[in-house]
Amino acid sequence: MRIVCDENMPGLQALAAAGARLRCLPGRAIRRFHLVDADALLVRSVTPVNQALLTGTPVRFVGTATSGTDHIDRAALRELGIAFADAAGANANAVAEYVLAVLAALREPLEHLLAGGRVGIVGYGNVGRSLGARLDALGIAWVATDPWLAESAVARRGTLAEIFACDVVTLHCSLTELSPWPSRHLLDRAALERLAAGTLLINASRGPVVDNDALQAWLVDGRGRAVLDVWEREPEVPAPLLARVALGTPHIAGYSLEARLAGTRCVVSAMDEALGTAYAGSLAPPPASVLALPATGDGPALLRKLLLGRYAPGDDDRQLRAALAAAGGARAAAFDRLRRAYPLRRELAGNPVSGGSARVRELAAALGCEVL
Ligand SMILES: NC(=O)C1=CN([C@@H]2O[C@H](COP(=O)(O)OP(=O)(O)OC[C@H]3O[C@@H](n4cnc5c(N)ncnc54)[C@H](O)[C@@H]3O)[C@@H](O)[C@H]2O)C=CC1
Ligand SMILES: O=C(O)C(=O)[C@H](O)COP(=O)(O)O
Repeated sequence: MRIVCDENMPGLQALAAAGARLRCLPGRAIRRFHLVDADALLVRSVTPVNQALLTGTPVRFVGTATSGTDHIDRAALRELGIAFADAAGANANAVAEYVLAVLAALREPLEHLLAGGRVGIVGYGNVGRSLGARLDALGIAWVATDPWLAESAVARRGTLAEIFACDVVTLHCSLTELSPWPSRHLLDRAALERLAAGTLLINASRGPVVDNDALQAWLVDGRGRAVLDVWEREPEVPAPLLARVALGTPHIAGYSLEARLAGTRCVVSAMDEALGTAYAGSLAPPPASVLALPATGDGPALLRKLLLGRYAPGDDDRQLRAALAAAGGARAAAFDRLRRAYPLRRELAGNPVSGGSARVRELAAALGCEVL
């Protein structure tokens, strides 16, 4: 089995050990000539997959270890008779924990939400649902919109006006051009003007869901704050926008080790099914260290410590600012480098915690931790 894959996909060494012939390449560099003798192509979000890439190649399976599929021309794959799988859901908890960690890192939004504020969730797919469940566990109010889903499928469904009145608006929709609810530039100048004064806007979906030029003007006017994990012209990050955001990260909201391995596992399992191979078995994450819970403190301070216990987005923000400042004219390459060399990050959910006060143990259990 000959597999061409994005080099930024952990866990594939196990396939090589099981006999697969792997050719690992930078995702943005994968071209048709790399595929002339490939049976399968495994990508992440930075490889546009279309007719031009695949026509005339022997590729029989394409998998993207991501939830978003806006880089994949599904119609072209159908036309070419190539089996396809994505990894929707594999990184949903990682993104939900990223949002909670952002709220904790900025401190004031978390305190405000715990005191009766409300979160507006745009997009009620895997991430939106996962985030809603975590907010419920913490007793934080929220409302969601997803016009593509049946009314009964969206818990706490709200109008866009209700979402825009929330203290925190967080974007988790797929990027689509389709009418009647395209999400490209869903947050354009007019929509940004409808947000309540002082809103914290978080985008961990796709950069073009927000008109970045309009956002820049909104921030300069002091209308609210923004946290961006994704950027409209990624991997380019405009310096003036980065200077204005409260936190900026290099598209890593879903980059926990658990999520990245789960993404690989999803597509490798689908490949096994499509091509009759048997590679998926060996892709479990190693055990995580035990997180020691804080023994003192109460209320928001205690929750903050817990939410930042495994992941502090401020570190990614500092690294991004430093790397881009030092990169001169090579900012896009620096952005990609940060993503490729992303440090090991573990999730709270499913991993062990010990010690701490009764209250923090209760909160940890509510967030899905294994409380020892
Ligand atoms: N920053 C990161 O690291 C990550 C980013 N993502 C992005 O976040 C998106 C959401 O992830 P999942 O929940 O796993 O995907 P999903 O496919 O499960 O859910 C996406 C939801 O967005 C909804 N949607 C589409 N257009 C909309 C609109 N105009 N208004 C409101 N909702 C709309 C869809 O109906 C769908 O239910 C992905 O498509 C991907 O682009 C996903 C994972 C990691
Ligand atoms: O799953 C998605 O959708 C994402 O945005 C990915 O987590 C982003 O990671 P890469 O595929 O760009 O490595």
